[in-house]
Amino acid sequence: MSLYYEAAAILANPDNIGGSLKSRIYKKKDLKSTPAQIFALVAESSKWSVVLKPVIEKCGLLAEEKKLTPILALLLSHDLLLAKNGVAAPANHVLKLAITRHKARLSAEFTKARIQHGHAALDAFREAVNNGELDKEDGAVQKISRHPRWVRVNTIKSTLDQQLSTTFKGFRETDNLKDVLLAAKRSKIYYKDPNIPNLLALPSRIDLSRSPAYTSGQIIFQDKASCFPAYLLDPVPGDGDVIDATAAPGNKTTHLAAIVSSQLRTGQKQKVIAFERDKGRTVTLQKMVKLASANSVVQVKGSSDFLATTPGSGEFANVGAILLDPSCSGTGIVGRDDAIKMHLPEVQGGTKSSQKLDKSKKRKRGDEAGNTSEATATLNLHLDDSTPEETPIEGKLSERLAALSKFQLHILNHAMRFANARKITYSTCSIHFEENEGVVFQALASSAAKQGGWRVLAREEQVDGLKNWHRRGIWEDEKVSCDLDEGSKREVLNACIRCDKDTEEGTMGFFVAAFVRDAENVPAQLPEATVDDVEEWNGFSDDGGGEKTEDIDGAAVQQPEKQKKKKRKASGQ
Ligand SMILES: C[S@@+](CC[C@H](N)C(=O)[O-])C[C@H]1O[C@@H](n2cnc3c(N)ncnc32)[C@H](O)[C@@H]1O
Repeated sequence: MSLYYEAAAILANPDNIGGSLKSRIYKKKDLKSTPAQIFALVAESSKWSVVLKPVIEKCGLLAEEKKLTPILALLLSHDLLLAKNGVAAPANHVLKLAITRHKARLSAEFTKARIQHGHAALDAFREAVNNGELDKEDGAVQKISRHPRWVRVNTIKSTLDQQLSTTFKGFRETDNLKDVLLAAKRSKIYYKDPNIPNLLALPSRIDLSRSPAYTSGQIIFQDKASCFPAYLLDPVPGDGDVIDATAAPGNKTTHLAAIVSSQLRTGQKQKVIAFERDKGRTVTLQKMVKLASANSVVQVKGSSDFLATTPGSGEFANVGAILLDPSCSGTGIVGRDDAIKMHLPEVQGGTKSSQKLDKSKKRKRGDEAGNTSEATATLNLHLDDSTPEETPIEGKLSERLAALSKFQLHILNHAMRFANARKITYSTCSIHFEENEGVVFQALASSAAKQGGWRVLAREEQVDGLKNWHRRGIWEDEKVSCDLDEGSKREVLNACIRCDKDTEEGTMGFFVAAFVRDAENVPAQLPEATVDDVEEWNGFSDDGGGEKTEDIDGAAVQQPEKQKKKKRKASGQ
């Protein structure tokens, strides 16, 4: 099969295989062309499709060449008009013959299009297309993007200045995030985040996934909000070791590692112990730690349940700080704005590009893709996969929230029992009070917090970048009981940090709060898990609650509550 047939078959996706374009290409066995070749052809043709679609339609290519489907016509026209080496097929190949027959008309229409777009030379036209400037003209569909591409410079491997003078050389700095949100989606502009050090915002569709900085782990794609927990935890060498209790895919682990590494002096030792219960996600975590060159600081405890640890054990005697970012409803997660559109040509005055694609060798026109929008004849292509920080959990919302918040409180209480811990951050990518402030208030009222001397880290005590962040906790009546007076309640809410999705701040929906205890409040003896605390959480049940137990809390879920209580007593938790 030629490059073009292979690329067209992947795009048509007749078997409706999920995942990004890249993963579909790289997972496909028995390809004759290299995945890189196919990916480049599709990505480039998509970028140009806004220009090529009308060019192809004006030439009547599809009406005359029955062998060409809209996708084939687009891919071939792209290579004929724009690829350095032209169409990659032998001179007598049926596809090459079909497209070269129309070379003169296609070239003439293409030149007209270039001039209409106001470019005297092909290089300038190329630059405009690469910057996504034509998408903006395309029916004025360009809305303000709400989600920039957030890029954290991994300071273990690079510095912000190094990145600005290499990866982002030629990019223009703006001091207004709005300029990035309004910019053409691939234009070269960046904004240095004022809250989180070493964080940049770029236009949402900037393609950095093949840049050396990304592939070598010098930069990491991480939403701004997701950078809050490690920064708020603010681990310093005097804190001792840091636990990341629920770590995969490892964005916050590698961020913690970067902060820890930046402060360590020769001879000092401080490690980040990263727990991840899920086997598959452990592999991702290990890869991410390795790519970020964080191995010397991070110890991965893969396929390990944080809840199964014994907080008083000698192994954790040096743990002074814990980052807890447990499973949640994922309701703050936002879809990325980085899908690229492939505009497909239509047969002029004839069939729409929505007939069936014949799976046999004889190609008919067609519904070349399950994800073709008929009205606009476009394919939406998500170029890249990245492992999501959270897998949204399905089921009835109120039941999910009840089960999740019990689990979250339980795991937070567990963290509070670590003998020498002095700082904890608790975060979720949920927008719901129940999983956020609700858990914080219940945790403060728990015996683990009371006996352990835990309190919230007040806003004035927070690191500068977050002290200045204006979105704070919210209160929802009748969701949890609170015996605090109004002033104390306000203080707790003011200590809670929120990010809202779909705002001009460009973040996902997120929540984080920090708990601290002062040295004099650390009890000499470990507080035991009391019946009250244990009864807060009964595990997730398969019956009726609708929770997918394996998604949330694996093995512990199936234990009868009595058994669990006994087990915890025995392990001193
Ligand atoms: C929200 S994700 C963490 C995202 C991660 N902090 C990041 O920023 O890349 C929660 C993770 O916790 C894991 N997890 C849930 N319960 C756990 C437990 N009891 N012990 C260890 N890991 C757990 C889940 O498998 C999931 O990978």
